[in-house]
Amino acid sequence: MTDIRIGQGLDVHAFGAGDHVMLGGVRIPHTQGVQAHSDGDVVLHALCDAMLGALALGDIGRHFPPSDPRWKDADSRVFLRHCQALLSERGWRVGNCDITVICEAPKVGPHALAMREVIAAELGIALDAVSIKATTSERLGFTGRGEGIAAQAVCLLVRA
Ligand SMILES: Nc1ccn([C@@H]2O[C@H](COP(=O)(O)O)[C@@H](O)[C@H]2O)c(=O)n1
Ligand SMILES: C[C@@]1(CO)OP(=O)(O)OP(=O)(O)OC[C@H]1O
Repeated sequence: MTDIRIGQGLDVHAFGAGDHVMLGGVRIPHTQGVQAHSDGDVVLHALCDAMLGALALGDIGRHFPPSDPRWKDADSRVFLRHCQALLSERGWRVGNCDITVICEAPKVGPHALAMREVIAAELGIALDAVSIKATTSERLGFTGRGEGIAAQAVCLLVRA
């Protein structure tokens, strides 16, 4: 029996009107918001896709169609809880995850611990099993021009 699985996820949202962004379940004040059907939390969306991908369960849009009004302005922790339940039902849990946020602003570093705490609590895993990192793209590309924000996630699943 396979004892580990790996998954990766990527999410992007354009900036739009607003005064904050949600990242890792944490509200971060910013000069803009993001354009999204849900709360547009790229960290949690990328993590959900990594968890789903590890078990070949499709992607977040398959489980939560953007056409479904139930997910309008939804708290993305709902999506994470659903993915966690799918893993758990199948006898898996997240061993660790590593997430990188890509944007020029806002600064993620000051909020990284709070984000790790939210994710660790939601997944029922240790704080040191959740990594949040950030980088600019050195003013290159859509993130560099401040047009949007992206996140990449990798997770390892282990038997529960
Ligand atoms: N949105 C961001 C981007 C970066 N950081 C932190 O700054 C460091 C330097 O970023 P570079 O892109 O210039 O390498 C990076 O390692 C992060 O610690 C951040 O907090 N938020
Ligand atoms: C999260 C969902 C929910 O309807 O919509 P968005 O908030 O727009 O986010 P996206 O990353 O495009 O993922 C698709 C959808 O599952």
